[in-house]
Amino acid sequence: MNSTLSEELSNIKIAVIGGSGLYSLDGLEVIGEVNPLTPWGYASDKIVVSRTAHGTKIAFLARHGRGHYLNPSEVPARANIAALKHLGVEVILAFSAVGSLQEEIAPRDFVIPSQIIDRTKGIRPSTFFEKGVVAHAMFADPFDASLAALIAEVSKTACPGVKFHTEKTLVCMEGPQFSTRAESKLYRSWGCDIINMSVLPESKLAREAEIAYQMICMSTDYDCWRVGEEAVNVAAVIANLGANSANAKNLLGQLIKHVEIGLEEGSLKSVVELKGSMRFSGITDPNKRDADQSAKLRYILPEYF
Ligand SMILES: CSC[C@H]1O[C@H](OP(=O)(O)O)[C@H](O)[C@@H]1O
Ligand SMILES: Nc1ncnc2[nH]cnc12
Repeated sequence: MNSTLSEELSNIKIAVIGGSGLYSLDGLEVIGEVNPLTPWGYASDKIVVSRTAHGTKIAFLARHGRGHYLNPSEVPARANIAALKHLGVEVILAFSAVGSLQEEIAPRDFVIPSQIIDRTKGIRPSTFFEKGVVAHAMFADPFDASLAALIAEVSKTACPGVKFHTEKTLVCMEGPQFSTRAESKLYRSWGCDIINMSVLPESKLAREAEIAYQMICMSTDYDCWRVGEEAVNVAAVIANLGANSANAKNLLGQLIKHVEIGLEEGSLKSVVELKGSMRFSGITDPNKRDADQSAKLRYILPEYF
């Protein structure tokens, strides 16, 4: 890699994480690919760095790898978030295929969630802060409100044919098997609106790395709560992935330039407020911090370790 290229491949402020069906971004000038070895291993796949027509640099990462070879429990979320942070990323727009738990959210609708319920099983490493360096990040509002508002606004012109739902609750299950009908009904009784297997620990780790994170959910099915209806299966999901992925690319076509302007102007309030938040979340006495763990943390938060 020559020095010009490595400069090109750093200081990238905006990242897109693609989920099921969204394995690349089209129509952008690809500048290169990076695959850094982080203290938490390698990311799901090489990170593709591109430039939009407006000159904005974008990092793209396929959550399950290009070809979808990682199941949701196997996604190396710490390496993914660490690698993006190391590239300079301040904002992540994360896409996900979700099941709908509510009648009004139809397949191919888009949902901007504001809350999460955790039904993962504790088998996914979910923090950077362990083994001698303890911190407790705030997570009451797991997504970024400024990005959510911007996405809702931009969607009106970027995807006029797509119905967008906002302020919804996303339940994250372990998988990889889909839910039982009893579980699906339970989640509805809890007030959940959509379900996936991917938002955790990705969103928690982004928060710990001080990266503003918003998931954009794309409905593919009604899970299995509807009486007398066939339960969700991969074929039903795949049937809607193509249309959803095309709509996601249309949305990004306009969204990215607005995010860049927001970052430049400092007008994305919650994105600005996130910076510095981990400074006050650490609880371990600096004199008692484990040296090896501190060295790992320097990779993502060099200001504090
Ligand atoms: C292919 S159906 C289940 C699978 O799809 C979603 O993936 P992603 O969130 O990465 O789009 C869901 O979370 C499951 O991993
Ligand atoms: N019904 C469902 N449950 C969990 N994850 C999903 N992703 C897409 N549909 C899903």
